[in-house]
Amino acid sequence: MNHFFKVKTLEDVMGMVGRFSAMPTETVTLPQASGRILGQDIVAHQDLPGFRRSTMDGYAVQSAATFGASEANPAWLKVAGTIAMGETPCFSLTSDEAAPISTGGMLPDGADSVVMVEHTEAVDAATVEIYKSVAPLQHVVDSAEDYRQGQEILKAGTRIRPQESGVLAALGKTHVTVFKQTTVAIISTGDEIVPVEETPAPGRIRDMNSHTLAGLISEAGAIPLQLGIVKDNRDDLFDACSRAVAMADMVLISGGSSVGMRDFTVEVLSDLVDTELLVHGISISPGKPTILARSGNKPVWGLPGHVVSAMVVFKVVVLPFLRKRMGENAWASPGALLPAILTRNVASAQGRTDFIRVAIQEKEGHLYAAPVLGKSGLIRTMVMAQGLVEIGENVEGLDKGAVVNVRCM
Ligand SMILES: Nc1nc2c(c(=O)[nH]1)N[C@H]1C(S)=C(S)[C@@H](COP(=O)(O)OP(=O)(O)OC[C@H]3O[C@@H](n4cnc5c(N)ncnc54)[C@H](O)[C@@H]3O)O[C@H]1N2
Ligand code: MOO
Repeated sequence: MNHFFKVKTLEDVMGMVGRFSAMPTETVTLPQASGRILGQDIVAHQDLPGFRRSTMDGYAVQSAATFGASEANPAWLKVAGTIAMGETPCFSLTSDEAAPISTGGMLPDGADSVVMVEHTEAVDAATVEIYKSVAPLQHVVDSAEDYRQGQEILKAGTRIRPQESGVLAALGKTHVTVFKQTTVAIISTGDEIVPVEETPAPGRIRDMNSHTLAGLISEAGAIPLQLGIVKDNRDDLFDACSRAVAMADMVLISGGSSVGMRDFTVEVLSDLVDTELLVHGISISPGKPTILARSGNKPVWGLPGHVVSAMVVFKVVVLPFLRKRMGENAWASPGALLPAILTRNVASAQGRTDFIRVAIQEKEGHLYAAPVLGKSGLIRTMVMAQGLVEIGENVEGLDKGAVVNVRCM
C-alpha cells in the first residue's frame, strides 16, 4: 500500500518544528529592523526617560504645598525661575515655590508634581494662585517610570513592531541584531497550470498558488521567490527543487502531493541532497496529502494543489515552521483568535482535525462565524472568508450557537 495513507497527526507534525534551526543573525540599521525578528536580548543600559518629566503645561510644585487648595482657598506660591525645554533647571524648588513648566520639561530638584495651568492664575510676575491640589508624581513621568536601568526590555525572537522600534530608538540603538531574512521558494507544478499572463486553453487554469503563497509568505515577514511553473516531469521537478533548495531557506511545491500517476513530488523530495522524508499525509482537512522533507536544515514542503488546501496548510502547518526558521519565539502562536458564535451546525469526522472557513458577521453587537461551504478547489470560499475555525480530531462536530475561536486571516 502507498505510504500516503500513513498519515501523521497535526500534533506529531508540530513536534517536528524543533528539527529545524533558526536563521543566522546580522546587524542592520534601526529603520531596516522594522518588522524583523530581534536576534539579541535588549537590556536597559539607562533609566527611561532618565529624568523627571512633566506631562502637562503648568507649574512644577511640591505636592504638599497644594494640599487643601481650592477655588475658594487657593495656595499662594512664589514663582521661581523658568524652566527651558531640553535644559536642566539651574535651581531647586522650595515648598513655597512654583515654576512654570511646559509638557516634556524637566522638573527642578525639589518638585514632585505639576499643577495644570488651567488650575492656576498668575497674580503677578512673582506670585501664582493654585486652585487645585495635586498628589505626588501627578502629571509627571518619573525618571525610571518607563524602564529602570538593568531591566530586561526585549527578548531575542521578538518581532520588531513599531512600539519595539520606539523603545530601541529611546535607548539610542542605531543598529540592531536581527535574524537574517528568510527566503521561501515557490514552485507550482502541473501540465495544466499556465502563468497569469496566458489565456488558458481548455483544460488548463492559471497559476493561483504561486500568488496566494507569495502573499502568505510576505504577510509572515519572509521573502517569497516565485520560481514559476514546472511540468509534470520528474527530472524537471528534481532540477527545479535542487535549485530552490540551493537558493532559498525553505521551499514550497504546490501540486503533485497526492497519489496520482503523475505525482512525482515525494520521489523528488526523497532524492534531494541530504534529505529525509518526514511526513507524507497529515490527518487534517483540507490538506491531507501534505509532504514535508528536510534537506539539510531546510524544510521542503509538498502542498496539495487545490488552492484552498495549499493556503490552509500554509496557515496551520507551514507557518509555525517558517516562524521558527525566522527566529521568532512565538512560532507556535496561532495569531489573533476572535471569539464568535457559530451560525449553523458543522459536521466533522473523528480522527481528523478540520479547518472550516468562516465569514465573520456583526449583528447587534455580537460577532458571528458563518461557515463558508465549498470544495477546496474554489478560491471563492477563501475570498468570502475572514477566518478559520479548528475542529479538533476528537470532536464530532460543532453545534449552531457554540462559541468558537476564529483564527483571523
Ligand atoms: N484517489 C485520491 N485522489 C485524491 C486524494 C485522495 O486521497 N485519493 N486526495 C485529494 C485531495 S484531498 C487533494 S487536496 C488533491 C491534492 O492533489 P495534488 O497535491 O496531487 O495536486 P494536483 O493533483 O496537482 O492538483 C489538485 C488540483 O489543484 C489544481 N492546482 C494545482 N496547482 C495549482 C496552481 N498553482 N494554481 C491553481 N490550481 C492549481 C489542479 O489543477 C487540480 O485541480 O488530491 C486529491 N486527489
Ligand atoms: O485535503 Mo484536500 O487538501 O481536502 O482538498
